[in-house]
Amino acid sequence: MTDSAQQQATDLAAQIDHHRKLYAQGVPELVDADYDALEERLRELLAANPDVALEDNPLERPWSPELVAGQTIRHSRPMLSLEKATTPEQLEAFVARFPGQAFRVTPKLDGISLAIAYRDGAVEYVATRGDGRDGERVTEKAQLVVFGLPERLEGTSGRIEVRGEAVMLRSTFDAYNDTHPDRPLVNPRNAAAGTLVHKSPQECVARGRTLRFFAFDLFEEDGSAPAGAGEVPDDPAARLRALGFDVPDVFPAADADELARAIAEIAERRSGYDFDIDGAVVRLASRRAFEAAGATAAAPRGALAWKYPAEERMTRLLDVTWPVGKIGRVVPRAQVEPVFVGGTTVTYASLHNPRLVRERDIRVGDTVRIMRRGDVIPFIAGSVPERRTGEEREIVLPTDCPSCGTALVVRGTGEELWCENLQCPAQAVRRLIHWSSRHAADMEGVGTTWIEKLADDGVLERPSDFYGLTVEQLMAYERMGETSSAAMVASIDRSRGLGLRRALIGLAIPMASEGVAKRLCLAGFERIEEIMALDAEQLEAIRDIGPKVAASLVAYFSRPEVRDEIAALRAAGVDLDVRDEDRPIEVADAAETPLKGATVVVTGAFSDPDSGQKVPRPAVVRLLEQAGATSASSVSRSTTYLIAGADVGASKTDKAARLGVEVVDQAQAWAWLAEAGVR
Ligand SMILES: NC(=O)c1ccc[n+]([C@@H]2O[C@H](COP(=O)([O-])OP(=O)(O)OC[C@H]3O[C@@H](n4cnc5c(N)ncnc54)[C@H](O)[C@@H]3O)[C@@H](O)[C@H]2O)c1
Ligand SMILES: [Zn+2]
Repeated sequence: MTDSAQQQATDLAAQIDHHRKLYAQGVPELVDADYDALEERLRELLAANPDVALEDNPLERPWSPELVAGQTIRHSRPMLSLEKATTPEQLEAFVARFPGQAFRVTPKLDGISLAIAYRDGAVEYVATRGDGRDGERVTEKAQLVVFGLPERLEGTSGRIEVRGEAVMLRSTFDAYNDTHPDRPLVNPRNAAAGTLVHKSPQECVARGRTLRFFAFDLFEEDGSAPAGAGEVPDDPAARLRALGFDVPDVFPAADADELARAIAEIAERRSGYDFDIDGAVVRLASRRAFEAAGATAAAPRGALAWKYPAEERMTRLLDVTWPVGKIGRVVPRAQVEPVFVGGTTVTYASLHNPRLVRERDIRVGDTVRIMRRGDVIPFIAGSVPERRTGEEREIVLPTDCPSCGTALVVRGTGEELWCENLQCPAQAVRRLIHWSSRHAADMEGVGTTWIEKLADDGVLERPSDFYGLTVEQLMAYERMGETSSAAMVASIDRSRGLGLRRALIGLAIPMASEGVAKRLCLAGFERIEEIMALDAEQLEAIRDIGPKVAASLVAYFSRPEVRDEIAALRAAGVDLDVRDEDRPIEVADAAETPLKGATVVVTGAFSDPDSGQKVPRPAVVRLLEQAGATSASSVSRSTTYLIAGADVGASKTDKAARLGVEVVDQAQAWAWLAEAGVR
């Protein structure tokens, strides 16, 4: 035994206890990933040095993730931690312990663990996990601030205990921070813990600081199970749902392969959930097997928490630059010490807007919390002022555009900085690239580097310039042969037919999204000139166009250089008139079919039943809408049909089946469309 290994283990144990205490008090100094690394180091050290002994090993004793201040409740059975796994080997070792057993996998919600006990249908108590043996009784508080706790379990008798997690939804968290910029919540998990110990639950509710409960387990005792149901079902999800609880996704997995797939599926869904998850919980599917596996002092043996890459890490803010966006917004961009977060190494992150920089008091040199969720651009969520050395510098906002030198204008709730010079070089190139992009003119053969080069040479200044490019002109460039020049010109030529909706998108009008372009077309306007002639009041009369968007459209179209450009596009033969597929839909003419009044979700690949030609999904959606259906983007309880084309993943149809949504294949859908008379 080396002294240093013993010493290291003792030190690590002390650090773990220290950070557990801070975490329970709601003032963690580490992000979870860094804390987990401490536990992992201790675990490895002990494994590598069997002769090192800790009198009191924190990894082997239950602990309390939150403060217990009030009256306590002895849990009917312990509420424990979970063993963690981050490598495939650890997962395999777990599976190997249970040969022939099936598993089930659920997202691991990052909130506060709660036990709700009911007797004869009425709430007996709500308790936190506490140290696992005794939790704090928080019944009245929880009933106020936690939504999704049924007050009664109708038609039940005896004792029923439900276990689950109270989380702060991301949408709640974002809305709260938007309205309380002076004292933002650090992250949803911290906010959930803080809400449950807040001195005034009434004040929490009044301020929109509320939680949501998701149930993942239940125990029914004293003959409370429904008559004839026999023992408690292995998968409690259906029973919990029937009792009125929200339940997270559950994936059955018969073997190691299916387990890996379920874990990957949850990872895929992670950024789409309205709650934070930090892993997937794998447990034995059979309750009897789970009970038989027993537990250590700290965790059950029949379950495992697979940890996903952390979405939140700490790093250092090295510098802030102010690039100019395509529509002239000058945004703060953070350069940080490279850090592995959300599955990739991040060196640049968004700082959102000047107001957040000011309110969160973020400085260059600060230790900052960086977040990256799914494919969303990583952003700086806040700084850790406690770690300042005094060397930090304030972030200075630019007063002039870094590209063209024009004085910047402050606009909007984020106190955003805008360069309003449409000839601004930085914007011009981005505008040209945007005009050529898939959602706008869709000039497939024209690459970004060529646009930059041509803009650099002054050949391209505004979108209408594309249409004057000739093969000879392009061939004059090095590495540009006749074939590629001709292909480029042909692609530009084809893009002339883009039509009103895509043109509106291509112009990158401030505050006017793709949705605005669609709505203007649906409002019945035929030509871009008709839209240019509208005043703010007329624009606001259009469905879903608000005063800000209206004002921005009017300001944009009143600029002489914009009016010139529209005229130039017209002169170049570019189609700025509405296309058929963007016109308002005449539903009234459709014949009666099951599609009329239905809410549909369209998924998979479609092909025309007569010609066999591929039909793009938006075209299918449009036909369905013409037949009187409303389309939605994801399956929910309010969906009537999931219209499934070819190659539809099981996850989609499984979800539909779970929610009781009818799955309709494309043959049926085409038949209904024919019946409706829309094709
Ligand atoms: N930042 C810090 O300094 C710091 C310090 C200590 C602990 N922590 C964090 O606290 C967390 C809690 O640690 P722990 O080991 O006690 O708990 P754990 O991570 O092992 O999780 C156990 C909990 O998972 C919950 N859970 C969520 N979804 C579930 C599901 N679908 N099925 C079953 N259970 C589910 C349960 O409520 C249970 O209480 C860890 O993520 C750790 O990183 C952070
Ligand atoms: Zn500029």
